[in-house]
Amino acid sequence: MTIGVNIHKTLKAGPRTFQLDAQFASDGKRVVIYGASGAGKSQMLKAIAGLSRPDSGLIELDGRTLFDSSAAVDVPARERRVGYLFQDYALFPHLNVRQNIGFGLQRGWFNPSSRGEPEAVRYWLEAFGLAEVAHQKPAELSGGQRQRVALARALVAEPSALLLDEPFAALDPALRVRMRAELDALQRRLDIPMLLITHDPDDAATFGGHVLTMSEGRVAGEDRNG
Ligand SMILES: Nc1ncnc2c1ncn2[C@@H]1O[C@H](COP(=O)(O)OP(=O)(O)OP(=O)(O)O)[C@@H](O)[C@H]1O
Repeated sequence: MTIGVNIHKTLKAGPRTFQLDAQFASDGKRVVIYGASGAGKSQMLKAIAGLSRPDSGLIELDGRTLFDSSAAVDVPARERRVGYLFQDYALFPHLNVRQNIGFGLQRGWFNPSSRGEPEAVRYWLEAFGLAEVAHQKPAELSGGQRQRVALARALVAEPSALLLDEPFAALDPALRVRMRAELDALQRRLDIPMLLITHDPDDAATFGGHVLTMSEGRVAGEDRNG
């Protein structure tokens, strides 16, 4: 993955102003953006995904310009071909596992049928060991299963990169260790570039790759460890 980001956005909430001035470039397969809560990591990730619009700047991914304010380019989120794993996984509570994964195919805003399973959905159910719970709803799953469903939903559309917002924050410590290892293995197996944001130094240490440090809306440092 080659990614280049240079974006600016002013966020106002009442008397408070937050200034995002994020600039970095990477050609890593594993990029970790590490920083304290409130540093601006989620805002930057949302801008890359197309879920939030910078005031100005440039975002390039694998030679494609996703956003360029000077040329009025703003590729819609669904055309950016990036998967996004939300901090709380954002699964649909009324849909079962199979339907939640099927939703990632995004063939319009519809309720995926519980019958007639697309091949890609079957593949990810098997790959993540979810076939047995395919009929269960998110509230009836363990934390690790919920995370796997969210990962499957992000991967089913065959994105060219996966963006992960604090993927382990919702897990208890033991499960966190296991799911870190799972994500590590998944990245090696699929060879899909991943950009992960976290405030947990252990995530940065174990997931490795190109680690960028973010502070007060800016990328303040970087380290390559693998
Ligand atoms: N819609 C908004 N309007 C105004 N300010 C906002 C808005 N969303 C976020 N902010 C502010 O922008 C700053 C950066 O928020 P962001 O969610 O990017 O932080 P973060 O580094 O991802 O933190 P965390 O690790 O807690 O998720 C925070 O100070 C936050 O209060």
